[in-house]
Amino acid sequence: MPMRPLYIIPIPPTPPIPGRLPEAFVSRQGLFSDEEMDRIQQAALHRESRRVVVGLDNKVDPDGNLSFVRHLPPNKEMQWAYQRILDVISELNARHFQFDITGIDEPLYHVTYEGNEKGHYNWHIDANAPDRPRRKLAITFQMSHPNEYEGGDLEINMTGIPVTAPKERGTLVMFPANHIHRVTPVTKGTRCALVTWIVGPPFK
Ligand SMILES: O=C(O)CCC(=O)C(=O)O
Ligand SMILES: [Fe+2]
Repeated sequence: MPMRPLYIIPIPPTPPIPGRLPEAFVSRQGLFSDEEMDRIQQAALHRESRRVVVGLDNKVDPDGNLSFVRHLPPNKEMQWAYQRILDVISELNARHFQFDITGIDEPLYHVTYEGNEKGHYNWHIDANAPDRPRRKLAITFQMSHPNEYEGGDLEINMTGIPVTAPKERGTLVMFPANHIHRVTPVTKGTRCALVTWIVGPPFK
């Protein structure tokens, strides 16, 4: 199989900001106005969707994951959104993690979990494929109003006690990609999120 080219959108560097490692995740609210959120959502919904595949064999596995994904490429229409998201990620990393990061190596994913099929993503870590750059930080950007769905909690289990990420529309949640996490089944309505990973050289 031909190897996908290394697709890196560089992240703007931010000097370290004194702070401490968060308990499980960090979050930032209000990155976009409601109108901007609608624009991002519409741009994503115009893209073709496919079932998410997971695991070492990259298959659809309804026990592990039941959701749809769409790419949101960094084209002219979406450059402004990418810019803002990457700026905030850079700042949050400088403040809370100070990991050595280079950027993202694939387009943002727009994910949809449907209540009528109990869409979910079981416990997992976000490992990279062996031939891809190391995933160091996982990002979820909440695209749905919490009153549009039930269930669909993003839970991160760093200490043995899972914590639930904030659900407000427009909240960016960031955590180390090797922390085990899941999305509990959506039992009503629809939950959408934008997902990406920040890559960088392996930890030393
Ligand atoms: O839907 C989410 O918020 C997280 C999805 C996720 O964990 C993943 O795609 O690896
Ligand atoms: Fe994940």
